[in-house]
Amino acid sequence: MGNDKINAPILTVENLGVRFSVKRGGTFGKRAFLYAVDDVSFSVNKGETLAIVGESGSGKTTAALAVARLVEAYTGHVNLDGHDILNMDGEDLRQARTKVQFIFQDPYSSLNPRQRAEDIVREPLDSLTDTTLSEQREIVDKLFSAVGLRPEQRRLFPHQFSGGQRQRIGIARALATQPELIICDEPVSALDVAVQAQILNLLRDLQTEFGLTYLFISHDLGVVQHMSDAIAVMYMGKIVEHADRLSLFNNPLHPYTAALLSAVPSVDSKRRAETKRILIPGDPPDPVNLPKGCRFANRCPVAQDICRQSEPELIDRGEGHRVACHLIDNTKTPLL
Ligand SMILES: Nc1ncnc2c1ncn2[C@@H]1O[C@H](COP(=O)(O)OP(=O)(O)OP(=O)(O)O)[C@@H](O)[C@H]1O
Repeated sequence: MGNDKINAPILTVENLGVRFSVKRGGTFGKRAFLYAVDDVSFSVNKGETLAIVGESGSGKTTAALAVARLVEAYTGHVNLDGHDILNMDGEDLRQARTKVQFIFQDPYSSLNPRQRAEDIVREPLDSLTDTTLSEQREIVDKLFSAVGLRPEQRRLFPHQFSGGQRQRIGIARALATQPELIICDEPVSALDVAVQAQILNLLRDLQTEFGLTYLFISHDLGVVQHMSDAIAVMYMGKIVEHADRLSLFNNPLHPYTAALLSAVPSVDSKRRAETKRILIPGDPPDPVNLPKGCRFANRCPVAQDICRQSEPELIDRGEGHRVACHLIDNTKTPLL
């Protein structure tokens, strides 16, 4: 959404897989793998926002952490600004990591309560760059102004700010080292609705001003509807649908996406009256003991035998609209 969109991917993720070894059934239980991220591929263009959406446990955060090598992937490729992230180590990896910064859900727990706001924002400059103290102070001044904090607030501690202001500190800290990619992990979920809108607007304005690239994680399609260029919907470790924002909102193909979207309140009253809430029955399957077919089949209102027998691949149905569903064809006719 930024001014300097050049449609070149800054991040390319191919066939990413992350699994955790977990113990089943009490102290003497056997160990088994939980496939938190399974064969996930996407790219993010410079200056744009890719939103990853899905309910709790779908693997959004784990995928993002793997991109920054904060959890280890067991398979796949991650290319960030020309760097083969999964095959780097030592100083090279440390340098490459400086190109990714995070904005977290809860600004209170992600900010050190004993540090003054100016030191929180300055910290990444100190640890990751060769700037002098006076250069760092100058950058901090500019960042405070860019995120809408007043100069006299620099010496305050996190508890002296409101939730929205604390998130502004988190945003300033993420911007400090001019990262290539900013991962926003549920950045407004802990905030009041009115404050959410302010922070989303700020993130969009900063993107336009500085040409930032965001990977934006949210459980709520409503939050990303004004915030994303493209959207990937995840369910149980897999991307089930991936398209540009308008295609996804105007023509959701996967039944899971359609259900998520039906829960988003529309500002358009005609559309609100027309949209029927699609409820998803049942619970997701056990992530350690996945069914052999489509992972959504046991909850899907239109599932057929084939859905329970074989896992659908994520297929491009035209113009980059990818969907993993046996029942969708190239006519792109929605099922719900
Ligand atoms: N360190 C870990 N050890 C074992 N299992 C894990 C670990 N981290 C995540 N998981 C599991 O991996 C799956 C994906 O979790 P993840 O946190 O990535 O999902 P999410 O979509 O980001 O959800 P949330 O919004 O709740 O964080 C879940 O089943 C979770 O329990």
